Amino acid sequence: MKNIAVVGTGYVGLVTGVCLADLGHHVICIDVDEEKVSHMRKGYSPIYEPQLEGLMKKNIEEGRLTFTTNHAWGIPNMDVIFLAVGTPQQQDGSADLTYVQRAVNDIAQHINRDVIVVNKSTVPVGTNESIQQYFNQHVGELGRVDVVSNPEFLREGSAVYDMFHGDRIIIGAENEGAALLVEELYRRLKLPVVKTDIRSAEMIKYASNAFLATKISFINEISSICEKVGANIEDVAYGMGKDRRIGTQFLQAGIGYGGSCFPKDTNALVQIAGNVEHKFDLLESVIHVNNRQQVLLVKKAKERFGSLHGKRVAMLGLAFKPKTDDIRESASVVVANELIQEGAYVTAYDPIAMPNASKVLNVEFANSTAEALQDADAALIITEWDEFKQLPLSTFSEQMRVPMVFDGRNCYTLEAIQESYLEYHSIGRPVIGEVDLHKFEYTQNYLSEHG
Ligand SMILES: NC(=O)C1=CN([C@@H]2O[C@H](COP(=O)(O)OP(=O)(O)OC[C@H]3O[C@@H](n4cnc5c(N)ncnc54)[C@H](O)[C@@H]3O)[C@@H](O)[C@H]2O)C=CC1
Ligand SMILES: O=C(O)[C@H]1O[C@H](OP(=O)(O)OP(=O)(O)OC[C@H]2O[C@@H](n3ccc(=O)[nH]c3=O)[C@H](O)[C@@H]2O)[C@H](O)[C@@H](O)[C@@H]1O
Repeated sequence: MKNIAVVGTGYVGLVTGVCLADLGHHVICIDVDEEKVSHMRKGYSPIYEPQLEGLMKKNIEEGRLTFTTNHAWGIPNMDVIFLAVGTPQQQDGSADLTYVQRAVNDIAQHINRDVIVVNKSTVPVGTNESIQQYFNQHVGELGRVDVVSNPEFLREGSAVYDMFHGDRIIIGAENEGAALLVEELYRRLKLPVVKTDIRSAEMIKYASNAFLATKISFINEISSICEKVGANIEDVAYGMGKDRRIGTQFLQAGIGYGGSCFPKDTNALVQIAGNVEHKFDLLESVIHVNNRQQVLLVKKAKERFGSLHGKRVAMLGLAFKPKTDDIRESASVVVANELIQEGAYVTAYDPIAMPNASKVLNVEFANSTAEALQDADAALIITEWDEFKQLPLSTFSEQMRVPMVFDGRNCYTLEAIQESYLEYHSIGRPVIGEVDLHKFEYTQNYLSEHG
């Protein structure tokens, strides 16, 4: 069993640290955020992630997992140091390596023996070689550092499951001994290991995310055509996915991909390609299609009502996908801002993402789905939470002024909708149950004139 430090305790760092501790290693998680660290020391997870807190508490109690803000305490005498800091997007789309550079500098200052530095952050091709050079120049006689690229493929919302049941572990290394040692760390997971050179490992990460994003934009394009030719995207995706060469996953048409990774990593790969004078036309289109898809519901609502000025709109779901409170690059942010610009009054509800959303969205927040729907002229479904999928459809017709639903996640079967009193617009499927808007306008005018 090894002594391991994890530098950067966000999604990836925390889940990696907890997983490695659970595999029996001794893990010190280091983060510069003092509040976060004091929270984690008590066994509380700073992120909403199924199973994570239980595993954290267990490994803290069993003495294999500790947290610190102090690199000088956490780095010396380690066998392996994992690097898992953020690589956000810069204005021009490229990856911002500021956090990586700072963390590498922090690590270099405290190394006192031979050590393997394993980078889990998603970084442009060539970055890990630069990190290796930095260590070679700055660590000196105190120890030899071998940098290994070990990109991460976990998904938010199922991060713990993915860590233990991933499809593969990618290990990119120049030094075969270092690659073997990293493989050994994960041995008890019994997952397939792909060993390669550092540059290929870095590229595998970007190419994987870009390919998944491409699948999503592709199916979203097909869904738009389905709407026009009268086909049903659910059946089309199912039929396509049955071909094992295509596969069923990531063919869920919807409001576009969001989150902290697909948007930034697709943009970064366009930049990486551009830097070697390759114009990545396909990926640029994927990004363009996704931007268009994120505003599709607002466009449909606007077309249906003529104008959204003064309309009360309920937004159901703010997280970029269910089972997370993360709203980074979520379609909800784009949708809310578009609605406000159109002059609509927006009330939003999300089972867990409202605290994060309230920091960036200037909308009203409701305490429940029913409260958000009250007297609404339209409901826009942004995230496919089970809570919305299991909602009796009568809730919409009972609470809303106009029972008009624009579902960006195809939460309901058309059969169920046919039995309801809703006008229902979804993605890549026919519109069901058109209501007479004049009737509702008349009632509203009558009520406002007669109290
Ligand atoms: N979020 C995800 O689901 C996945 C993220 N990735 C990649 O992993 C990397 C990390 O992503 P997240 O975990 O989402 O990042 P994050 O932004 O949630 O967390 C990064 C953490 O690093 C800490 N930090 C920054 N500089 C530090 C330093 N010098 N020393 C110690 N701590 C420091 C920050 O305080 C923060 O807590 C990124 O490159 C991302 O693209 C890869 C796969 C999945
Ligand atoms: O590099 C990363 O950070 C991670 O990015 C994604 O994980 P994540 O962003 O957590 O979530 P996904 O489940 O991939 O969903 C991303 C977005 O695509 C959307 N999506 C996904 C699948 C689908 O069929 N349709 C669709 O619209 C989701 O709603 C969500 O907005 C990848 O799936 C992970 O393998 C990767 O490690």
